[in-house]
Amino acid sequence: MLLTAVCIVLLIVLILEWFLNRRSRARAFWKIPGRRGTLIFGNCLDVVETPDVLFKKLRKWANSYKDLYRQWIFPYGVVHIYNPNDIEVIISNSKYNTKSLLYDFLRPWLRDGLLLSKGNKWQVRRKILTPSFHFNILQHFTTIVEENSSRLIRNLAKGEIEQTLDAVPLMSDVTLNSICETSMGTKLDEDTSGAGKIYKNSIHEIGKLIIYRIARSWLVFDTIFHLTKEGRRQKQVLKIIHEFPKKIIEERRSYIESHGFEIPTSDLNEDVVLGPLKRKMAMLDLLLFAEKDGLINEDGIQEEVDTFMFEGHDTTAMGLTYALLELANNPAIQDKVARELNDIFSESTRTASIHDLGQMKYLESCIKETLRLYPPVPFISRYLTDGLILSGHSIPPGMTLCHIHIFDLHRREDLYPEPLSFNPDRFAPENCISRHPYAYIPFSGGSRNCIGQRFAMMEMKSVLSAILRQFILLPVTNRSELEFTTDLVLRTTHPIYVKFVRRNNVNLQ
Ligand code: HEM
Repeated sequence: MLLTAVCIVLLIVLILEWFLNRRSRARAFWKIPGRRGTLIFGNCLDVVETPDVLFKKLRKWANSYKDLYRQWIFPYGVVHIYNPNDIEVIISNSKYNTKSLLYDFLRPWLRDGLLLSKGNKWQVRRKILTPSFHFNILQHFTTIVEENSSRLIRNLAKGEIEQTLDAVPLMSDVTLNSICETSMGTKLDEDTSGAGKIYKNSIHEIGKLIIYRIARSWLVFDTIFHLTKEGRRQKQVLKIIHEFPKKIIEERRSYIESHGFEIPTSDLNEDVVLGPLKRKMAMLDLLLFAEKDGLINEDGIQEEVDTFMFEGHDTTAMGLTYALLELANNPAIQDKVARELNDIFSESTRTASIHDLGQMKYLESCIKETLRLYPPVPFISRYLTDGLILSGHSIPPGMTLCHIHIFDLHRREDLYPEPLSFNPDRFAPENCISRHPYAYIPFSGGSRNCIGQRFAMMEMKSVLSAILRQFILLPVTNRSELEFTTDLVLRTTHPIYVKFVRRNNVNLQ
């Protein structure tokens, strides 16, 4: 009897404690600036919009609240941040490494690949994969990327002297080829490039389905989502998306088996990687060899390949597209890049070496400025487990997601005067010295930064320099016409067209 009474009292105390604690947390949460929401569901309906309207709304909210704002999207509190000090607090601290709930919507596709995994699994995988992005290995990959850039130029040269082209499919063809060949050791030929096209279209479609789901919080439950038209479509699209990388793995596996090479996996450093296989050693090979050591299994390999195929091509393709757009719209800047290339290559038609790419300082500034104005990954998100202070506001612990808006950070007037103007000189070394270290984060930062960033920069330099050595870019789509849309990468609602005009001195081999 006494025991029951004690238990009941204890239970009441616990409930009270939970309630008061929750109430005080809720109070702290509502003190953060933000829009009023409806009872219980909060701001859920604010985000039920088409992806283009949602994109505009997010920008409007970021402009209305100086440093941060909150939303209550049942059952989560969400803090939106775009101030470099707050961003530093989150991404420089491994305590806040956990990717938020939003990434769970990517899970049916990327499963527990590097982007989504956490803890020990993430650490082991990152360690296996890091050597394939070492500078020495990138040197070898440069040759492959340059071959792809040359192939693009040859294809462009088959067309008219002046051609207006849709930049996104053009650039994503190049980047998908490059990631397949460098990271997967597989060249897309006549047979496989059709499958590549279907794969790319499916990625666009799944991005839309994921955003549709994110904007409707009731679809967070798998059972409900799978009952919808979109849920059923997602299942079909996933089948297609998984098929293409699966084929690539099978091909590489049989290639390795038929060539019978072995490498010691106990010490996977870059010398080993470049040892027996030279430049043919790809990221996928590291995974296949790690499989033999029991560090990863077949499913693990597929999830990493899915992750790299997506992260490694779509992001870079969008970066390249916006760079073409800006160079076409800024003839003086384009001329300056052309002069820099002329200084490096003179009349020579040789492909660029890694050393040449290193000399393209002004082109590099143009790419950096492109990634500032158009960060291909416009936002990332974390789960805040502990309470903390952001921009002077107390963020209560638990149930809080933190959306980090790279797009809004990069367009802050206090960090970048005249933020909308395309000015590569912002990235001249002397102009970067006093910049906040977290004012520019196209590749995120901290331990969960982009593993492929050096590869991406190398590839963008290779493709753009190959184009600008042979073609003059003229504007067709004006940057003022761009209408962005919410997606997994920064896309626009309409195609981005650029005109390619052959230079007079062109001498294509
Ligand atoms: C311009 C091109 C690129 C941009 C802007 C970009 C941006 C980013 C960003 C912002 C993240 C952090 C994501 C997050 O915290 O949620 C990230 C992670 C990642 N990126 Fe990239 N990326 C690019 C190219 C690449 C390439 C070429 C590869 C592969 C070859 C790649 C592979 C990855 C992977 C695997 C991760 C997850 C890393 C981890 O969590 O350990 N990315 N990228």
